[in-house]
Formats: sequence, structure tokens, C-alpha cells
Amino acid sequence: MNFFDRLHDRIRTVDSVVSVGLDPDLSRIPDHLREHDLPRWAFNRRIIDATHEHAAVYKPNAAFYEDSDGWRALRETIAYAHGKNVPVLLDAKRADIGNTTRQYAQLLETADAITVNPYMGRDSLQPFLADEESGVFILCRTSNPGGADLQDLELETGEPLYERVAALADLWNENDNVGLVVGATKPQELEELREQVPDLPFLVPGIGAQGGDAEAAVEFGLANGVGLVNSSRGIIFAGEDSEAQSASDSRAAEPRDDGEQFANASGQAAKRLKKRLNQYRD
Ligand SMILES: O=c1ccn([C@@H]2O[C@H](COP(=O)(O)O)[C@@H](O)[C@H]2O)c(=O)[nH]1
Repeated sequence: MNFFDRLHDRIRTVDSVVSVGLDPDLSRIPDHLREHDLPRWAFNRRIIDATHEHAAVYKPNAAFYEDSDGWRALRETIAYAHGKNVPVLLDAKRADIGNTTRQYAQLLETADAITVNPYMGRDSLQPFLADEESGVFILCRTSNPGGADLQDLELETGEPLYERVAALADLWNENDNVGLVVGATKPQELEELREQVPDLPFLVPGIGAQGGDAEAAVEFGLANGVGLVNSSRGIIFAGEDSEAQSASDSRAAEPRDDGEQFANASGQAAKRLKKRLNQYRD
């Protein structure tokens, strides 16, 4: 079954378009998990237990796993997410010349979908595009301020570069497996791109910590009800405040702190986000 059909089913099952970003910054993982063999895996497992009922996908960003323990943690994380029936979109932003990009495409043997960088052109994406079962999200108009440096450049036709990327992505979508990455910090561009490519689902990052527009993310991010709105730090580190509060409470009174409030807080944050985004769904 094609990735977007699987995603459609998942969205319907959990009534959610929330992509839970698994970016386990080691400096922010709760202290009591640091003694584990693989702290990032210990952290992610608890986050998955707490959030899976609200997750349309998990989106680990490869940047947080690019070392030997990290790759082990990522493998465990993906297998565990699959055990909960949640697809995994690996935010890896890959692509390279032919033989190298074929190596990168092997990432799709474990993940269900991947983000790729279109800068090197079609041949650099070919092995991803050819994988009919997997989803391929092409960076189009990213959420960061510097995204304008190249993506907004006006071509000789008058269109900005990101619109050309969208047009090419539409052309390359021969296997119905292509989506676009468009930041929630760019609501106007989201709207224009939705009009330009009505059938391509978007992955929309940039709400929460980056201050993007959640309503526009839903209104324009979904194609025929399928698309994803991502939050990473806003969900997985939602417990940082409550951990601090609980530490000061336990100094003041007695009690118990099993150190797991961060997971409960992430579950609550995912549930709240799902509810908020669902207000804007048809
Ligand atoms: O344009 C883009 C493309 C990717 N990202 C990634 O999404 C998450 C966002 O994290 P938050 O903590 O919710 O801000 C992160 O992995 C980014 O690398 C993006 O933000 N913008």
C-alpha cells in the first residue's frame, strides 16, 4: 500500500494530523534517563507510549541521531513506533549524485517516508521517487528565516524558485508518493502553493517554538484530507516546566517524583495540539 494511503488510514484512525517530532536533544533529556544504555531511545520510548494515540506519524530528525549510539537509538525508535502502528517519516533532507543517493535511499528500508533536498535535481532524487511504497517530502519553502535567501529568488519567468520546485515535484509525482515541506511560518506561501499543487500533501513544520500559523498549516497543508502538521520541541519537551515545578514541590513537601512527568506532559501536549488542529479540519 502506498504511503499516502497508509497515512490517510492512520489519520482517520487517530483523527489526527499531528506529526510528533522526535528530536531528543541530549542536553534536554531528563537526568534520570541518562544512565540508560541508549538515553535517546529510553526517552523516545516513553514519549511514544504517551503520545501514540494522537500521532499520525513520528518524525525523527536524523540530525539528533548521527552517531553510533544515535543510529541504534533511531532503529529501536522506528521499530517501536511501528509496533504501535504509527508510520515514521525520517526528516533526513538527503539527496546526492546517483551512486551516493542510492545509499541514502536505503534509509527507506526502515522508515516509511523521508524528507529530501531538491537542490541537486531529479537524478539525485530518483531512487526515492522510484520507491512506490514510500513517501518523499521535497523541501519547498522552509520555515527558517534564511529560507528566503535562495527559495524566494525570482526566476526569469517571474516565479520564485520555490514555486518551480513545487511544479517539478508535481511532475516527478509519477508514483503518487510525493509531498512538499512548507513552513507554517509562511502562511501566504502555503496558500499559494496549495492552489498551485492541489493534490500534493504537505508536511508543515514551524508551529510552536517557531511561531508559525497553525490554522493556515491545516487549511492549506492538507490535500484531500491528507497532510501533516509537525511539532517537535513543543510536544517532547512540554514537561520541562512541570519537571521544574515538581522538583520545587518535592523540596517543599514530600513526595513522589518518579521522573516520568515529562512523558505525561508530552501526551497532554500532543492531545491538545490534535484538538487545536482538528478545529480547522473539514
Ligand atoms: O522547513 C523546515 C523543515 C524542517 N524542519 C524540522 O522540523 C522540526 C521542527 O521542530 P520544532 O521544535 O517544532 O520547531 C525540526 O526537526 C526541524 O529541523 C523545520 O523546522 N522547518
